Amino acid sequence: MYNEHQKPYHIGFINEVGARYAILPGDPGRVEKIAAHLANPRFVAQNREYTTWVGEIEGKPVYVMSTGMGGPSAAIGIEELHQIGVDTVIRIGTCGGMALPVKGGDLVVATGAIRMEGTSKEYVPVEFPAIAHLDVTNALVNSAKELGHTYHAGVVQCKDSFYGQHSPERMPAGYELMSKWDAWIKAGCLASEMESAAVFIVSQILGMRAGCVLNVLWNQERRKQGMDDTESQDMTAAIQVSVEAIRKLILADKEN
Ligand SMILES: O=P(O)(O)O[C@H]1O[C@H](CO)[C@@H](O)[C@H]1O
Ligand SMILES: O=c1cc[nH]c(=O)[nH]1
Repeated sequence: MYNEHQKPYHIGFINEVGARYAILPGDPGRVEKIAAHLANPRFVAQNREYTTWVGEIEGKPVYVMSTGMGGPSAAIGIEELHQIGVDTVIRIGTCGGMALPVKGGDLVVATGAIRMEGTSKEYVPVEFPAIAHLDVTNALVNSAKELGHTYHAGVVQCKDSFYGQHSPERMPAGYELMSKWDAWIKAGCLASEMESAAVFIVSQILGMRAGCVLNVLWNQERRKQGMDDTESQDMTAAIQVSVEAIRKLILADKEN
């Protein structure tokens, strides 16, 4: 779908620079800050929750575009990036720790996502797993290691209700939210957020490569158990890892 200027209806820009790569924060307020880590950063477009800047890594254009909160707007963003020729994306966001070793200020590289949200189910039945692309995941993990950041790689939980995660006892459906939450923890789920399942599934179906790195804000399970809980809203480590991962992918793509 296109707007009256023949640009993708929601993201509102065409790929004048021919970029293949995009870094995708949820929050529009983080876009310019991330773009500042690229060479020659410049504003591209702003429409609804989609704020876009572009810059260069290793001389190749890379978009930084916000996707808003939740699967629906993330899926639309991925679809329209695909329409304009982007084929590799990294979601960079925040999450709440679930596994006890996952502390505020650590990074989580999501290798897969529990599809407890609605958007991805409108693409493919829930038995199909939401998995990050291996090359992107390897680039993220290697970048986190090289940069010396504490990281955990594994499965995250994706849901539609932030307050269903934090106040499930308040919800008439809380009995189901709480028993599933316990199951995810027993199965080793690392953290909870809201977009990676849609990002992975839509990318998979469109033949794109997607990965995800998250800054852990806090861990409600540590609090429940009376353990200390460090809180951190500092995105610097996640930004560095996402930029370095794109650099590695660009260099590997040049070779192939
Ligand atoms: O920091 P972002 O990328 O928005 O990610 C997380 O934060 C929001 C909730 O506060 C949800 O979008 C969740 O996925
Ligand atoms: O606890 C959290 C933190 C960030 N995002 C979420 O969805 N949950």
